[in-house]
Amino acid sequence: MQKSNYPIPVTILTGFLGAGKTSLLNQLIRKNNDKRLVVLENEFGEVSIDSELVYKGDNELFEISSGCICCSMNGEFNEVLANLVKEFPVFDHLVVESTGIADPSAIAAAFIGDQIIQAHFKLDAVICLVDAQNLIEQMTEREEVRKQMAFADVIVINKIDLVNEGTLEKVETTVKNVNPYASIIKAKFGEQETVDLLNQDAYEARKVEQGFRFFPMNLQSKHEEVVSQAFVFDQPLDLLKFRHWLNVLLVIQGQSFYRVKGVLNFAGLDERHIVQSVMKNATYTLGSDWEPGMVRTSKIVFIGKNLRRDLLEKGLKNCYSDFTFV
Ligand SMILES: Nc1nc2c(ncn2[C@@H]2O[C@H](COP(=O)(O)OP(=O)(O)OP(=O)(O)O)[C@@H](O)[C@H]2O)c(=O)[nH]1
Repeated sequence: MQKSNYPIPVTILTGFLGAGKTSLLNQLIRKNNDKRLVVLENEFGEVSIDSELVYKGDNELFEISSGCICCSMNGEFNEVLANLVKEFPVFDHLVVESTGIADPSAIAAAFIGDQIIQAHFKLDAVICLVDAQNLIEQMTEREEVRKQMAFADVIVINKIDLVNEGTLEKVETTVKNVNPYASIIKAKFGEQETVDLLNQDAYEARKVEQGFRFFPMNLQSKHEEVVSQAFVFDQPLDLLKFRHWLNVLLVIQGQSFYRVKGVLNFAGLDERHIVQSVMKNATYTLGSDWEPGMVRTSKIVFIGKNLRRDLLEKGLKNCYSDFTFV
């Protein structure tokens, strides 16, 4: 029997209520009619209507209609994924449309943390839709709007037909302040021609490494709550000390860290190491070799809530390979 090419890429669509997720999904389904897509719909509320609004094409449409994925993550979502692979042995891409108030990191974590799931699925990107007309107001009222943006790899500013240029600029600046590392795209009814949204490879070591070439030096965003703290340094890190430090940090304060991404130089190792975390799980992959004679500069960014720069800096310094307590 024919089988899917594992791991199947997964796109998580997030964004506050009414931002345009279903509209974007319809566009994705239309544009990718050569692909066998499976769409997992997740709804908030008793009555399920979203699946009726989605244009189905020839694709398979599933729905998790009882409540919110991130509120029922204790194994159920993993079961749904396992059943999916059993029932639909052949498909090319999985799109998970999450409820407007879901925490996307909880959904992403299912694809990062579980080895069996990872054998079948690989996260391609988290795409966050924002409503150009209502974003600024929604951000002041709803904490999850900021978190959804902070966690995303791609942020689609939707409903650009409803705002003037000045407002659009303000929205773009706001989005960049919350997440300077995401690609930003503008759309109308989810429609845009700029990028292939289902082919982002945002979690691939190679892509993370490329993104870090344009890394701003020691950046810290000045947002009251959601902050990104970036560090650039040339001192090699001790692999064991760093892994231990990050693990402890994520276990104790995992809720505050939305995302960690880094390209690191570990003492005595010739390859770049790519570290990424989603919630409490950190993964390490090998990047390209350091070029001979080149200064090996490590770059790492922490995105999260109320992150203390001084403590992160101290923690990192304690992981330098030549560090000794005095
Ligand atoms: N003017 C305008 N309206 C839009 C645009 N995108 C979506 N809409 C409308 O906004 C409403 C919400 O769009 P949806 O695509 O259902 O948004 P959603 O994020 O799936 O909404 P929820 O399921 O409530 O979370 C619908 O009436 C859409 O027709 C846009 O770019 N411009």
